[in-house]
Amino acid sequence: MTETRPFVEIRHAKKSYGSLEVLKDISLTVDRGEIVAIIGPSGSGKSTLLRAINDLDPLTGGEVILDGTQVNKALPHRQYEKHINQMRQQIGMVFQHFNLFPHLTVRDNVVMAPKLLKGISEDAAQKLAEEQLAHVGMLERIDYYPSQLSGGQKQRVAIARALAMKPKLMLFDEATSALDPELVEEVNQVMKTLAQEHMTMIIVTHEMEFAADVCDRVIFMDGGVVVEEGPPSIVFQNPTQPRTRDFLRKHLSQYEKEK
Ligand SMILES: Nc1ncnc2c1ncn2[C@@H]1O[C@H](COP(=O)(O)OP(=O)(O)OP(=O)(O)O)[C@@H](O)[C@H]1O
Repeated sequence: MTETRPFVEIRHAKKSYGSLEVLKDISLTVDRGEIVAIIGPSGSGKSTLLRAINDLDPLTGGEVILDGTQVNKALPHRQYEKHINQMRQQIGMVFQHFNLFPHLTVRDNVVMAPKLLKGISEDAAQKLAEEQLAHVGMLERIDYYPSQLSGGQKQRVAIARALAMKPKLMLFDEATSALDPELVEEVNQVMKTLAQEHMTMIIVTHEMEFAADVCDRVIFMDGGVVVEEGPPSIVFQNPTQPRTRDFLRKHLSQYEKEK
């Protein structure tokens, strides 16, 4: 059967903090297996939009739909908790600052969510953790604590932890921007592998080279709206919005220097 429905749909997303309108009626879709980069100047609302997808930052208006189910449903508290837990199990999220539990080993960081949230057996959870840590090249550090790892290694563990839940969708919020430059590539490499495996991914990034190289589509945000959207080649074109143009000049000239 041909699938016509978009895999991820954001319909008329609006978000305000008091009088500050951070998202101003954003609608966009992401297909299954598509890799979309969201880029744009600081404060344009990228993280807010990403965090709205799993309802971590609830919208003040609009809908987020994943694979036909509305994520941000208005439900009585207990029903909402059950619903959102189920939805979040399908949406892996990787943050800038890893958010690993410092008192748990790498193994326990990865094992915990599948065991607690999915109720899978200890043996199955251990096997899953080992598989996912192997996937990100971290199996040999399985019994280390986060404090014994580099930033890049911590981020790879955070990705393995998200993958252990077998998500349908992965969200990356500037996953490499807290890393020393020499550690960025090892994390980008893991994301490239996921892209080759057709994991659906929405990636907020300032890295133009990565966006152009790995993503199927880039979305420019500015001032809470989508200002440009298209294939990765658009990062090399001249956007009409002055702020987006400045942003690109800054980041592309950096890219040119590094080449
Ligand atoms: N909890 C909050 N309360 C009030 N204002 C907020 C809150 N979170 C975000 N904002 C504001 O919303 C706007 C958008 O923030 P957001 O983090 O989404 O931008 P961004 O595009 O991801 O920026 P950056 O690239 O710097 O991370 C900013 O002006 C920010 O100050």
